[in-house]
Amino acid sequence: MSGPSPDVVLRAQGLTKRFGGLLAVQNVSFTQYSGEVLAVIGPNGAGKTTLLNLLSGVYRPTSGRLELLGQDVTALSMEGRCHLGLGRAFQIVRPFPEMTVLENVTVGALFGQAGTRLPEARERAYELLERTGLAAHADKEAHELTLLQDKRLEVARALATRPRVLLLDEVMAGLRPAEAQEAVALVRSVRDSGISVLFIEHIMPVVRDLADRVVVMDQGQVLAEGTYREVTANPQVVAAYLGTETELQA
Ligand SMILES: Nc1ncnc2c1ncn2[C@@H]1O[C@H](COP(=O)(O)OP(=O)(O)OP(=O)(O)O)[C@@H](O)[C@H]1O
Repeated sequence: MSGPSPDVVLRAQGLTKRFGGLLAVQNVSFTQYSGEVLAVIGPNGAGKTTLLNLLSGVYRPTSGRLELLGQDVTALSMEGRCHLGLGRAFQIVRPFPEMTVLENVTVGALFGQAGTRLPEARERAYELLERTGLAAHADKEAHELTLLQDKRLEVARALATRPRVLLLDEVMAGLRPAEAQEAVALVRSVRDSGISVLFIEHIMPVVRDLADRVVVMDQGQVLAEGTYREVTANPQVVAAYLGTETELQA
């Protein structure tokens, strides 16, 4: 018997989620290795968000199994997965608008690790604001931030929980190209700090620039997997995107 490889951070085996008669995610298997940036792409309705919800524990799968850092977490709650090292931007959906930026990230630091004291959480939160370029806005209320700053805050809050794997759900959506480049640099710096990143993204240049490997979903299933070049040259992938507004060859 061989044990789980320490280099695997996430292993999905046959994950399936049924909503009534609809198989939103069907028999999805993939492996993410430590330090890897993995993109999940696919046309609208392919099942990407449902998959992310299965990974983070918002949904239990109808069938299948999920391992996080070598442990079977299929039946584990969102909080349990968070404490094991899974972070998700947008997990708390939106920042608390009336709290300051610093307070929002402090909540993340308190939430991520049981027993964290407030001064320690606040110190960690401030470090993360520096790292995400938000230190100058620490005392602003969250609703005063621009969209890009808001995305940075989402990432800072997720990082505050000390994840080893970070899930990002279309964090570039709505950003102007120059802002998206800044967000790409932020994700790279997260990766460089040793955190494995799994992200859903529609903007293909971002996928090309960030992803080590790409999983393509269509109609709930994995259609292809490989490097950006490999999957965008795959005729099945091209066919799945035909008639959609996404420009595949970025
Ligand atoms: N809670 C739900 N109840 C019923 N059906 C759902 C639910 N969530 C998603 N679906 C359906 O499951 C399918 C996959 O949806 P999902 O949102 O996961 O796709 P997606 O790839 O994230 O799409 P998009 O790129 O448009 O966000 C769709 O047909 C959707 O209508």
